[in-house]
Amino acid sequence: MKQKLVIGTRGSKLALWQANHIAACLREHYPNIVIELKNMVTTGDKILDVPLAKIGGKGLFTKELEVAMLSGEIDLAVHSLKDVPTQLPEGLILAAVTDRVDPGDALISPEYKTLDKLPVNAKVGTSSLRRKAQLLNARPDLTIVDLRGNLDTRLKKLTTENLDAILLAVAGLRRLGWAQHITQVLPQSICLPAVGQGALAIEARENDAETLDMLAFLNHEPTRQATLAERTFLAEVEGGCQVPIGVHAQLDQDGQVGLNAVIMSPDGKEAIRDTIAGCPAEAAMLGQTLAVRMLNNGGREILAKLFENQ
Ligand SMILES: NCc1[nH]cc(CCC(=O)O)c1CC(=O)O
Repeated sequence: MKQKLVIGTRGSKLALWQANHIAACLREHYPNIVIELKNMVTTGDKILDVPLAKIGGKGLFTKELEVAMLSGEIDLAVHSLKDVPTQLPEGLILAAVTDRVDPGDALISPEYKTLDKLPVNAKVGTSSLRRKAQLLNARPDLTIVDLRGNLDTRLKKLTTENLDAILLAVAGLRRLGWAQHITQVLPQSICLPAVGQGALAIEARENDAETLDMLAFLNHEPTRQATLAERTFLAEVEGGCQVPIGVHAQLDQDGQVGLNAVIMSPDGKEAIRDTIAGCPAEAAMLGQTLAVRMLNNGGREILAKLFENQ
């Protein structure tokens, strides 16, 4: 067993909360361990004024941490699973996927509270293509305004930019103790979450058996299986850019994995929805099968148009 582990993390409030949370779990599990946190800056932290979909590229929030891991500067990295590309660099693996508290998206609208009460043409802030498309699908009259930056910046912009509402992940708000700002958790019939939303991913070196062994207790197997289904779905659909897709997999009482997904055009006018269920051992196959079916049922045309317009 190692006496010391170095955790790499981004410097945002949410990233630090997540890294400190994992550090606390490790200290509790291994009372004599020394944990060091190393703050690092990723490309996604540097470019704050451009919508992520426009920056393009994958691993905007993970790459610098992965380089540090491969060079041995850090032993593990803590990420929001939704920021982790489906293909990891050679030599790195997900040592653990934690249980997720809440995968959903929250509306914050101090004045109007819920989506159906927002006035016609209300201004809603989000820079996620996925949230934008699903909002417009439910409410074509809304005006969607770009909203980048860390969680605290985005909350401030609600007031400073005169927005009627903003959308953020429930998990992030809860972690930072800001759940009281939530005025509605959007139902999944309106807004399906991003792949992996709400779970933490612990990444480590594939050949570092000692560290992998020490991190194993952090893994929540049902969540790993559910998010594996989501990530295989994404890998099959993805064509090199951010795509407006929502997907959520969950284990039901019979132990089956159920997967709900949507592929939308960015304006929310076209939507392909589908669902699949099966046994957890086939999680990857379920995600892939569902993706192929949705691509064949009109998803491919939606994506082709998306790439044409880039
Ligand atoms: N895009 C940044 C990001 N990455 C993870 C979360 C939320 C926490 C999570 O999904 O685990 C957020 C903020 C948000 O989307 O509102």
